[in-house]
Amino acid sequence: MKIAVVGLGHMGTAMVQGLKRGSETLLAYSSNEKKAVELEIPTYQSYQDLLNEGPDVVILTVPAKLVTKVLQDLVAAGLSEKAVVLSAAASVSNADLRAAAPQNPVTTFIPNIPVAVGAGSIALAEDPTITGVNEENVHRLLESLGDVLVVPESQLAIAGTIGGCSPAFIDILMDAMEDAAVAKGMDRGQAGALIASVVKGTATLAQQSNLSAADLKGQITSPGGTTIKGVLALDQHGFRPAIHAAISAAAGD
Ligand SMILES: NC(=O)C1=CN([C@@H]2O[C@H](COP(=O)(O)OP(=O)(O)OC[C@H]3O[C@@H](n4cnc5c(N)ncnc54)[C@H](O)[C@@H]3O)[C@@H](O)[C@H]2O)C=CC1
Ligand SMILES: O=C(O)[C@@H]1CCC=N1
Repeated sequence: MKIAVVGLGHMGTAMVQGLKRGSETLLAYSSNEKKAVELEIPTYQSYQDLLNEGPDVVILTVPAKLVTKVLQDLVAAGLSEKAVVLSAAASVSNADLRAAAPQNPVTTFIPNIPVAVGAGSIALAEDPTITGVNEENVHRLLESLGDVLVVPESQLAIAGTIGGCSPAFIDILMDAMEDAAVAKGMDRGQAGALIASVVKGTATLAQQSNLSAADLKGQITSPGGTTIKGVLALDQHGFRPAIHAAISAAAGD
């Protein structure tokens, strides 16, 4: 398949990096020559030139407020009716996409930055215009980038917040842990490597066990031990309400 990525910012770049790990043909639209050189894929500076290459799939990773305008412009520039359009924007509905490209199969999904290394978490609210071979291709494409969770569109905001935004929350946790380790005399590089290993190991265990997060926490908090003291300190400092507030705010409450 030929896949065109429109919008080579953080998310578009991560999508290209992830997709480059597979065998699809990649193209991009960008006015940023430097970015095109860095990513080593053919990059076009006009929609017509991009569309002349006949992409089978167009992935929109432009700012959310520009998605419908960019899609309308692509249609005006000759987007084939066969091309499947995927929008990564956090707040653009399937109805918005259908209105902008009424003849195309379209769907909204929310990826996250770890797609760059094939370890993404992708929420897909599949539009009914995606059927048959297109549906198979969309699933294969997204599954090559990580775990795909199909959700009703009514749950895309919360699934997209957990998947798309929370890597930043986890980065903040890791950064804070690193500072605390450095304050205790640890080398920052060593602390960072250890923390990344801990997060990866904790996540892998959660994925591979049948236990809830609460039960996994229970395995670590030895009676009268050190971990429970840390857990109570987290509670005293409002860690859980802070997480609840962050997710509610990012989900648009
Ligand atoms: N950054 C993330 O972790 C995630 C981002 N998204 C979605 O991805 C989209 C992009 O977000 P970011 O990459 O974070 O923003 P960004 O600001 O890093 O990238 C946006 C890119 O679009 C380009 N652009 C602007 N107007 C354009 C146009 N008319 N045609 C083509 N390209 C144009 C900009 O030059 C920029 O490179 C948003 O819709 C966002 O909701 C979704 C999930 C996660
Ligand atoms: O911050 C944002 O709006 C985007 C959507 C999910 C992650 N980043």
